[in-house]
Amino acid sequence: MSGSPAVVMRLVASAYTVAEKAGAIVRKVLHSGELGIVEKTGANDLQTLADRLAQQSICASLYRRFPKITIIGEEDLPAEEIKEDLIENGHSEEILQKTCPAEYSGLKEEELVVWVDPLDGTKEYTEASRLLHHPTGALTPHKGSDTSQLHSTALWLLDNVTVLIGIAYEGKAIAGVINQPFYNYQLGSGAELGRTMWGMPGLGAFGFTLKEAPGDRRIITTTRSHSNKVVTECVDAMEPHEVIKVGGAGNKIIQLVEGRASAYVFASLGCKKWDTCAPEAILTAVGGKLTDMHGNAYRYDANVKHMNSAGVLATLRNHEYYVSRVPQSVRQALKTD
Ligand SMILES: Nc1ncnc2c1ncn2[C@@H]1O[C@H](COP(=O)(O)O)[C@@H](OP(=O)(O)O)[C@H]1O
Ligand SMILES: [Mg+2]
Ligand SMILES: [Mg+2]
Ligand SMILES: [Mg+2]
Repeated sequence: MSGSPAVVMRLVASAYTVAEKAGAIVRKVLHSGELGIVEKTGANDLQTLADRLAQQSICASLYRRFPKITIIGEEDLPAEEIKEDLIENGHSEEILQKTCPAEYSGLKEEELVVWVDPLDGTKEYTEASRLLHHPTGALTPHKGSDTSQLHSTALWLLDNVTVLIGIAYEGKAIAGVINQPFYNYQLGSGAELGRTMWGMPGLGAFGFTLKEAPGDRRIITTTRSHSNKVVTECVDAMEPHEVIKVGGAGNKIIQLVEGRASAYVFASLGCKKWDTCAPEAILTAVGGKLTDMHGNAYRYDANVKHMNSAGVLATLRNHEYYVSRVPQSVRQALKTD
């Protein structure tokens, strides 16, 4: 490679390190026990101090380096001076060494739209915190006790949490970074937590080992905390061998690319563009697909509606099969934009 790296590669390289910093913020707020929970549209739509600080950190850090990009974040926050210790100036040298796919090498800052979900799986994050900071002391469990069970549940819930930074060009998700702040929780208290995955269609996906779910089983992953009758009906219509209910859109895509699930099925509105942009880029980079329940692609232009009104259907393989199983009643309830 000659000359300076492509703008989009520099942006992905920065987003990688910025997502790591956001992941560290998410861990720190959890340990403080002071979550500062705010209800947005209702009890299942929450915002915590971690969502706020992580978004401020991501947006301010990226804007400082790339002043002309458009960033759209999940949280509505007042414009205010960001504390310097929230700024991340680093980048991943490894990403800068990669060759940018030719079609993206000439993209300009002002053509890029960045979709930020500072904390995906907020519901699970708050539930985990409640368990960990429970008066019976689940933070310091004794083996075999009830608190040990609470502790395990809390850690499992935390594994649902991710930080999502997606990059779009001409309405398409062209790069994505996912940080999973509590990854490796199974290794115990001394372990270093967290990992970062990233991907770009045309270049590949990194930070995890791609695995396909068993071809002879339909394992469906769906929402844990935002279900309703239509969501359940649609999952049942897939005739699943197994259903895995977990939190977070990012986490459900991780289930797909690591071979634990064959399809992510969410026949409801609720997910937004910041939930799907980064996951879609990584999934597409390994040959998968993310669409609405009709099999139509979502667009990520700066001016699109934030809500993914026609649901989310994502697979690594056999997308058409799952589209074909969506019941007529669901198709009617969820219209493509
Ligand atoms: N009915 C709803 N209301 C608000 N947010 C919803 C929702 N259904 C899904 N979402 C959002 O979509 C993401 C994935 O949902 P789920 O975990 O239920 O699969 C979560 O993102 P956040 O945690 O970033 O808000 C969640 O809040
Ligand atoms: Mg939210
Ligand atoms: Mg989200
Ligand atoms: Mg969020």
